[in-house]
Amino acid sequence: MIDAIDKPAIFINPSYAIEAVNQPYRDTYPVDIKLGFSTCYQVSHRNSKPCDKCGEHCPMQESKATGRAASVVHVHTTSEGQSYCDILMRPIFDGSGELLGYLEILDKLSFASNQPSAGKMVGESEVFKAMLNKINRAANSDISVLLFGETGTGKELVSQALHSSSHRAGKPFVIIECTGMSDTLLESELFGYEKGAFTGATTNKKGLIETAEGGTLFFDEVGDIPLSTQVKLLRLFESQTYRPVGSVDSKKANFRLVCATHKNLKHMVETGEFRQDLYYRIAGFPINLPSLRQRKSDIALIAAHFLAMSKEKKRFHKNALEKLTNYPFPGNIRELKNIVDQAILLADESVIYDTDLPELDNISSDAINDALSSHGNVVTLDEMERQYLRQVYTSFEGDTQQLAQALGVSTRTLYRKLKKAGVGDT
Ligand SMILES: Nc1ncnc2c1ncn2[C@@H]1O[C@H](COP(=O)(O)OP(=O)(O)OP(=O)(O)O)[C@@H](O)[C@H]1O
Repeated sequence: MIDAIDKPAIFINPSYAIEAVNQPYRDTYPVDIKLGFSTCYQVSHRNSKPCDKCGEHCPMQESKATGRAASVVHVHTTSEGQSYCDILMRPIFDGSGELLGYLEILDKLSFASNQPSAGKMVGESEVFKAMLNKINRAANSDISVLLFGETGTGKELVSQALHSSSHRAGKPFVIIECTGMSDTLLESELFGYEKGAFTGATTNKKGLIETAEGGTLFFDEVGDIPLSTQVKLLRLFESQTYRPVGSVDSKKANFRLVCATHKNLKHMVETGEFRQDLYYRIAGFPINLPSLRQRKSDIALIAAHFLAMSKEKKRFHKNALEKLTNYPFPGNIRELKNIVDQAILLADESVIYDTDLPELDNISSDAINDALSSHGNVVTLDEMERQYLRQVYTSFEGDTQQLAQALGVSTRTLYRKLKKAGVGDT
């Protein structure tokens, strides 16, 4: 039966010994597997002890305790080197309810790595691994996914991972940047138009929906879509049909929907800025992307990743990594990349010291300087307050009592302001 599974799979007894194995599993690990003797942890981890005895979570132990299936993301030593694997462990019982053993099925997560790797999502923290598990689950289905997280947390990278590990991988991946999209632009870009539909429509033009046929449509910054446009999108997502501008015939759409936002969409639903029906349509499977503050233990690894991707062969001194780890990174991974790129240029030697890092504390001045330097581009006070609150909320790590004290307002006033600005969990 195990040969009928096309992913790497084994059947293990409650003492971890492998009793059955399929060919994809044998191909994944360059180890001679002796049935009844070799254990899962020897083969996948090259360990002499089970994972739970080596500080890792063991899905078999969890399954044993709950009597139900369990899944976890581990790093395995495969024939292609270290690789993230999503493990599904399922207890198998005989007809009388006696436990026979466990079926273990693996998904190799080739879009992620625990080492510097070009084009991959890098990380090793527990929150990162939990996110990988969610991405893998969503990738295996056609459910609409909503990625939410602060700016620069990797939403676009995750959307690509969802596409490349789905059954639609061979088809197009099309990005729609929603910021600044007007009603008419959206219609013609998305739905396409027929010759003569409006002045300037001299030929038929294919829309992005048709371009994405069979693949994935990624709506970036979906929270920026105006209300008037939201109803048109709802119609498209509900019926999977649309009409090119100027055409009388409907066309059938075939795409997987992935949306991303850095805004608090639930809060926008409450304030009437985002349609509730559209929210539930796009948020079939929400995935939260943790900020760098929530995965501080990944900062050194990701910094090393960006260093490795540069041509310069430099390395960070401990004091530079310490400084980076203590910085709140309002711009998250994108900001870390900028800082590493600057530090490479600023460092005179092959070692990058804390003094080689660009100014890190001055995080609120950029927006103010932008506003002051250009009369034509003055930022509203509400917007400035929103940006400022976001930054100080970050640097106070969400401690609202201390923040209220520092700002000279009551905690109630602070909560009201945070809620209005859509900052934090308020
Ligand atoms: N886990 C990761 N490992 C390595 N690089 C990453 C990781 N996540 C994101 N990046 C890099 O960080 C940068 C920002 O990522 P991305 O554009 O996907 O973020 P985003 O959340 O879509 O940003 P925004 O909200 O501003 O659109 C990119 O250069 C991306 O390659």
